[in-house]
Amino acid sequence: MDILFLRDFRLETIIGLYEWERKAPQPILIDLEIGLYDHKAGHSDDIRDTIDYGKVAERIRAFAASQSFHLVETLGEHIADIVRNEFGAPWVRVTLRKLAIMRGVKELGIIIERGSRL
Ligand SMILES: Nc1nc2c(c(=O)[nH]1)N=C([C@H](O)[C@@H](O)CO)CN2
Repeated sequence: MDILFLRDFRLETIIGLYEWERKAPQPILIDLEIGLYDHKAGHSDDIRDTIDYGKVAERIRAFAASQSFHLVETLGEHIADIVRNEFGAPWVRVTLRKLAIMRGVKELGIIIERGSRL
């Protein structure tokens, strides 16, 4: 299976359990891996035969800016749903990282994998 990826995709969203976290958006880093059904675009050179990662990034950025969640699990699940349901990916892995939010921890977050690898 071919996999499109975005690394260190930075967005801003309100996320967290605590009052101090919910006052303003905080930066989140996302690594997104998007499985493709086939490799047609590699032969056709046509964007209509694949998933446009620019459109995926735009959609996720807009979604995150318009929502607020308590848990990284919930944001990750929604992102996986968007990639699979709106862009038709058979498989997705979302790695979501909060930065310097806990003393002594550089990054923390979640890795969510949904769907099947072909
Ligand atoms: N499993 C989780 N545990 C925690 C989360 C989370 O999203 N999922 N979030 C927090 C706080 O918001 C944290 O980011 C700040 O200390 C704590 N535990």
